Amino acid sequence: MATSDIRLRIGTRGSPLALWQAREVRSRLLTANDWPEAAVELVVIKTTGDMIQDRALSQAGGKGLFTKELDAAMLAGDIDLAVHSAKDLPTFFPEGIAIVGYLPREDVRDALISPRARSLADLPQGAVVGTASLRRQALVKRLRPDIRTTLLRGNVETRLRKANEGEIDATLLALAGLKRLGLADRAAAVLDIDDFPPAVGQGAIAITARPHDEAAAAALAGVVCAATAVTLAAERAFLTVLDGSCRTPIAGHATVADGRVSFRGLLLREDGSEGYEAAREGAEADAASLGAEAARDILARAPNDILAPKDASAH
Ligand SMILES: NCc1[nH]cc(CCC(=O)O)c1CC(=O)O
Repeated sequence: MATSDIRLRIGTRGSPLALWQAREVRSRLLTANDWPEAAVELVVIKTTGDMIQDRALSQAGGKGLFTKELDAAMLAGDIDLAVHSAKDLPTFFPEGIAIVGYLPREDVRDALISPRARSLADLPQGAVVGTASLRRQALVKRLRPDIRTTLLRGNVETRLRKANEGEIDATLLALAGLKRLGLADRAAAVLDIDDFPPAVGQGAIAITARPHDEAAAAALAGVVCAATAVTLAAERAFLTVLDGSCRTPIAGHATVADGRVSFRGLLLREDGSEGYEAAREGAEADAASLGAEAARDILARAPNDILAPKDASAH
């Protein structure tokens, strides 16, 4: 088909999970608009976050490590949409780029991956859990102060492999990513949301576009999920108000039912020794203010050095 038949170009990272997500958006766009295969094209773009493998991204400095290059391609007009894990998105975007919607959310819970334990409680005394997530590190230590954590990076497949090679006793991964990759059977256990609340945005796929791109908005009308947008409005407002450094463990989760939104957020110390929690419930239309209020409630109680750890390198 001639290139003039392409109606939308979707930018994506090249990891298997990112590609799955972008293909999912593409396939839903084709179905919703009754378009032929050639109408939507994927454009794979390498991001800074994909190239840093030797340290935690929280130490690599700067936000938007997974989005900067996709944003640049969009501003240059090389792509019309970009597909992201909502969890990896920064709180603010550059002028000219906006989140225009989300796919219906997948399971938000974390999964335990371990060749030798059926639950966190089951891990041997002093076990080593590999993770690159400060939230997972703090939550694990809150439940099991004897456990040691070590940095584990790489894409989902790499982390599964390392967990099963026995270098570490366990790791934690989002069940959503495992399900999308057809690997949900690798979960030794699915962790309870009350003990182990998810990251803001976990399980949600976000679509960004140029905010005034009418063609993109019209094409997405039959694809995006309003309920997911409500939950993300609460969760992202919570994160924005807390304005933690990227070295602050934060969990936040909203649900909607019958026009009401319930939100619960948690700020932790890195070693899990302290946690500050707030919950709010209200009308869907107030989702963002509920999340923001929960954050202000926590800020009023939490010591300052939790949000700006003393040992955090400046960036
Ligand atoms: N930071 C990497 C990342 N970003 C989104 C997911 C999983 C999929 C999702 O939450 O939608 C993952 C992997 C993981 O945390 O296990």
